[in-house]
Amino acid sequence: MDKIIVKGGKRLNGTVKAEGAKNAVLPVITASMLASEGKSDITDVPVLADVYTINEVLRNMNASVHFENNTVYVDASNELLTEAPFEYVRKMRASVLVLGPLLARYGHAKVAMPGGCAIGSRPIDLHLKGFEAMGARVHVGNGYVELEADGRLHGAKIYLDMPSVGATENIMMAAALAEGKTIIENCAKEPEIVDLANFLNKMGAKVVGAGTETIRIEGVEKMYGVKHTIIPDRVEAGTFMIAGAITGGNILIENAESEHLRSVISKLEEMGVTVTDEKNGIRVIGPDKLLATDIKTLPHPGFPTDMQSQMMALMLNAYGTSVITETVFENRFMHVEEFRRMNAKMKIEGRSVIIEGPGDLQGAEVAATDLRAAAALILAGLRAEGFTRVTELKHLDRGYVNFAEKLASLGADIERVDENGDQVNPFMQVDYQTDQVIPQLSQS
Ligand SMILES: CC(=O)N[C@H]1[C@@H](OP(=O)(O)OP(=O)(O)OC[C@H]2O[C@@H](n3ccc(=O)[nH]c3=O)[C@H](O)[C@@H]2O)O[C@H](CO)[C@@H](O)[C@@H]1O
Ligand SMILES: C=C(OP(=O)(O)O)C(=O)O
Repeated sequence: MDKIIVKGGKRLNGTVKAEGAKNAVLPVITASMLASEGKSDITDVPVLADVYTINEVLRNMNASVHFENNTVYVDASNELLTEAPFEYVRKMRASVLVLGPLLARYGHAKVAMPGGCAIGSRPIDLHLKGFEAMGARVHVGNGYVELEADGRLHGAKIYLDMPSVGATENIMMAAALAEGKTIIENCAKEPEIVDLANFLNKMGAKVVGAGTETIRIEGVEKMYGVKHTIIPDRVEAGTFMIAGAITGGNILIENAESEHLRSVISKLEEMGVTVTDEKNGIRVIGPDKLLATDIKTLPHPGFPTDMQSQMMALMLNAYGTSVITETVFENRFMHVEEFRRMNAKMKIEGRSVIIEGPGDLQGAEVAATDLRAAAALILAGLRAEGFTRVTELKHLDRGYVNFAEKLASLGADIERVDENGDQVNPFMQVDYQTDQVIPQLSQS
């Protein structure tokens, strides 16, 4: 198993480019299955384990998928199969996003019921509530959820009890081919929802209101393959912003979109970090002395839960008491124990973590508990005394492209090694499905 070894103490300087957003590309790839005619070319696709997984899901359903030079080519004009087995849903919960497109196109979809994961229980009741309102019958049994509809789905008015990203996406995709008008109220407003709506509209759908709390969709009879460029990854960009801040460095994150990062930027500024919008990205200059602050994770435009653990790494180095309250997922504090191995002083009280800073962080062997925790532990290692060794990198590879290599290019003392201690080729990526090293630029 690979390990990232980081030695703390270097100030990071230079330029790094944000990749396309993982959380935008996954729904866009599943949405490409709505096209019964033509091919979709999806560009600026990051080379991530999750992208390999979703591509495999589509291939198993009989779609033709090719991934090369950061572009995914999908031809879903064949008759598709309508089932996604447990093997994929277990690796990546976003596999449930095939439900909406398959149900809309074929009146049938069967997917393994996703379980909980390291960050919480993560039910899909709101997705199912939406499909039922549109005329689907839902059967749950033997570990699967199966949806059936007689003929086309029909439009419906759906109120989401909470603004779930996945439920909004799944319902939006199903409604795109339904008969009549669907209104989704209290829907998610994340930039990835807007990207999906833009893709659907290019494909022939009629979606308005994405990015607000009500989305209206007028169903169409047919959709077509199109070209689409994925938006920049705001979470990857935010993670590099913290890398700059935590090391007292000066980093330009090219391609980063400040409109998508308002809440993160505002908190960084409160902590004494200088953040400037430049023509081609966001510049971050870390202060000599970071100041404590409080955050509460919320649906967009609130502070994103996917930045919570990275922010925790930063707060561990700030002067004063900081409080993080996690309201989106009920169990997203698994990384606290790992930070404690690094001598972090913090305690969990209900849904909050209280951090006394600045700690005297020491390098240690730590295990990533989820994707963002992996990045956060590496960030903490950039500032800790001595060597930090981070294991369980399968989580990191789900969402960060060449993370160690990018940090090294900014001046970090960091390397990724395999179980023999040999450095892993920076231009290769490990396929976490097979644990094989795979070439970055081709997959058929
Ligand atoms: C692939 C992807 O885009 N993943 C993102 C997506 O996950 P995902 O789409 O799974 O997250 P949701 O917005 O759906 O979940 C938010 C909250 O709603 C709850 N809930 C959700 C659906 C449902 O049917 N019932 C229910 O109770 C969840 O348990 C959670 O507590 O949004 C999350 C919240 O911004 C991010 O952390 C994830 O990175
Ligand atoms: C929680 C995340 O992703 P997922 O929903 O795919 O688990 C994430 O990107 O931080």
